[in-house]
Order: sequence, then structure tokens, then C-alpha cells
Amino acid sequence: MPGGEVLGDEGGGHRRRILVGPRCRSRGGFAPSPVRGAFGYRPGVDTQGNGEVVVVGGGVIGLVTAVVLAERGRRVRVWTRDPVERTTSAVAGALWWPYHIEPLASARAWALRSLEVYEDLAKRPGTTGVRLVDGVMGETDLDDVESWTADRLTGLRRATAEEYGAGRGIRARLPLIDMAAHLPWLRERLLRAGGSIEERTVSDLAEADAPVVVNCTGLGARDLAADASVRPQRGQLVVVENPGIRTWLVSTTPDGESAYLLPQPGRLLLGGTAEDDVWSLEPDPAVAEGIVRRCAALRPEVAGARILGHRVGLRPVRDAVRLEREVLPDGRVVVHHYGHGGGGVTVAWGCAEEAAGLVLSATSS
Ligand SMILES: Cc1cc2nc3c(=O)[nH]c(=O)nc-3n(C[C@H](O)[C@H](O)[C@H](O)COP(=O)(O)OP(=O)(O)OC[C@H]3O[C@@H](n4cnc5c(N)ncnc54)[C@H](O)[C@@H]3O)c2cc1C
Repeated sequence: MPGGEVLGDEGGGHRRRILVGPRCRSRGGFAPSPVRGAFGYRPGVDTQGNGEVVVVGGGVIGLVTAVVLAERGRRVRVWTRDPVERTTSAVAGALWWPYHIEPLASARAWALRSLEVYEDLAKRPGTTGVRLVDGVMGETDLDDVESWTADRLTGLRRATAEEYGAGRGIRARLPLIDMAAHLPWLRERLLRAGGSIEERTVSDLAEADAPVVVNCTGLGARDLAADASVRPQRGQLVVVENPGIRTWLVSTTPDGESAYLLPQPGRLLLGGTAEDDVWSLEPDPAVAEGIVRRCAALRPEVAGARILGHRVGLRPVRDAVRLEREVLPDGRVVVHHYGHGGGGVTVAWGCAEEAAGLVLSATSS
């Protein structure tokens, strides 16, 4: 991993690959703390004031939350079972649009806040992986979109028949994020802000030896927070050589299947599927064939494009994103922040700021 320093790599039960950045090294770093007390927490430690936070989960939600906290002066350690490249977040397309995420009103507000951040990051696309790209969202009414985006979308208008003959749609310039570049960039930003990242699997949130723990484990919260209401929604994508498509396109067929084309640097992503309660991470060849067929019906040049690979991810869907504070019996605070469904990238900055607010109010009261 570029930029970070690996401090430790222990054998035995826990993998412990720890990355720290320059600010962290200069002030002594975050060595892994020994396990203390019945819950791995040292009784009698200041539970309010020392500003230290453990964020469990290093997907887009955990990393952005950690960045916001670290840049607001908190000492932040991220504990993640998987390196960023193997998270659901790394599978995402990732177009800015609140999709399969509830409650919609909050998701839209978080999305609009995140839009501001992404528009700024898009000034440095080569570094951040964020670009503003034109495209068409099918089966969508202009009035509906205008009602919640309040003039915030660049170039928003009805799509012409030439742009989208398949039906009604809107055209806009939206953030399209290359997660292969963006997640490592977020990781570096966190390290630069003094945070650290440790690869370790947590079996109990009380293991974290900090006064505040933020639970950003996505689907992992099923076990970690004993929350069966967060469920997998399987999504499959096909990665092809780009035959020259520069704009994104999202469409729904009359029988409710989705088809989307997202041009990313060096490749074109074709989607997709949304299968509730399916756990398999194996790409299904028949599903892949259907995706290519649906996309080729929209953009015929895709039909012969060389397939570079297949991707599958499990969206952590929930009736509502869980963003709330829980006080443990020993006085420590857990902020739960998971269940972002198909819109985690879209809302990341808005809801991370809200999560950070819960953390900061817990440590300042
Ligand atoms: C095919 C597909 C396309 C998508 N397209 C888009 C899109 O265009 N736009 C958009 O906004 N969103 C999109 N999404 C949704 C988006 O990917 C998710 O909403 C987002 O990745 C959720 O992020 P997360 O950080 O909560 O979860 P994850 O990325 O799953 O991260 C969870 C983290 O928790 C860690 N963890 C879990 N359990 C434990 C444990 N016990 N101990 C330690 N660590 C643990 C994991 O290792 C990981 O680091 C798409 C998803 C899929 C599958």
C-alpha cells in the first residue's frame, strides 16, 4: 500500500497489518493496544475526553467517517477485516445517485452534501478518482428530480429522443467515481490526517479499546450488532473494454431489469442486478450474458466488446440506514453507521458528517 508504513504483522488468531501515516509516526503512532479487562477495555479509562475513536469497517463508509473525524482532530484507528480492495465498496460502479437506500429523505440530503464534496474532488480527478460525467437516467421524471435536487445538478434537463429513445429520462452531469483509485486515495488521506488502519476481524464491538467505537461494518453488522435487518442484495457487473462510450446510461427494461453502462478509466462497467437475500459472490455466467444483452440493446457497440472480468458485491440493505448512538454498560459509546444499501458512495460524506456529530457530542458532553 503506498504511503503508509506497516507497523506490525502478527501471526496467530488475528491478522494485524497496521498502516500509519506521517503525522501519526511523528507523534508516536498507534501501536496496537493490548487487550484489557473483561471486554478488552481498560476499566477506569477516561470515557469522554481523550478523543480517541476506533472505527470498525474500512469500506467507503468507515473510511470517510474516519477521515472526517481525524480531520476534526480525533485520534482515529480503523479496524477492518478486509483491505479496501476486497470490500463491497470496491465493487461499486460508482455513480452518484441515491439507489436502494432508505429513508429516502435523509439519503437525498446526505447525497446533496456529498455532491458538494465530490464536485470539489472532481477538480483533481487523476488523484481522487472522482470525475463529473454527463449521462442519462432513464425512467425518471424531470419534476421529481428537480423537487429534491433544488437546482444543484449541473446541466439537468429532459433527455432528448436521440439521447434516450427507450423512454422518458433526464440528462445531467453527475459524479462518477472510480473506486479503484478513490478508496486508496481515501486511505492515504486518513493516514495523512494522523489516522491508522489495522487489518483485524472484530468479534465483539466491546473489543475496541477506545471510549468511542463507530460501527461501519455494512453487512458485517448482522453478526457484530446482532442485526438481522441488514440483508444482502447481490449485484453483479461485467467489466468490458470500452468501445468508445463516454457518457453513463442507466435504464430499466419494461420487465423491471436494470441495465447500466458506466465508463471508468480503462474500462466500461456493465450492470446490473439486484437480488435480495442472495449471498453468493460467484459470478453467474447466465446473469453476465443477460447484462451484456440488455446493455447492447441500448448501445449496440457493446455487443462485441471484449470481457475483462466480472464483479459481484453484496449491498448492505436495510429498511433504514442505522445511524444512532448506543451507550455500553461501561459508559462507552458505540455509534452505529451501516445499512447504506445501493447508495453508500452517493451519501458517504453527508452521513459521515452526521455520524461524526454523534461521536463529537458523545465526547464533548
Ligand atoms: C454491484 C454494485 C454496484 C453499486 N453501485 C453503486 C453506485 O453506483 N453508487 C453508490 O452510491 N453505491 C453503489 N453500490 C453500493 C455501495 O457499494 C455500498 O452502499 C457501500 O459500499 C457500502 O459501504 P460500507 O462501507 O458500508 O460497506 P463495505 O464496503 O462492505 O465495508 C464494510 C467494512 O466492514 C468490514 N467488516 C465487516 N465485518 C467486520 C468485522 N467483524 N470486523 C472487522 N471489520 C469488519 C469489512 O472488512 C469492510 O472493511 C453498489 C454496490 C454493488 C454491490
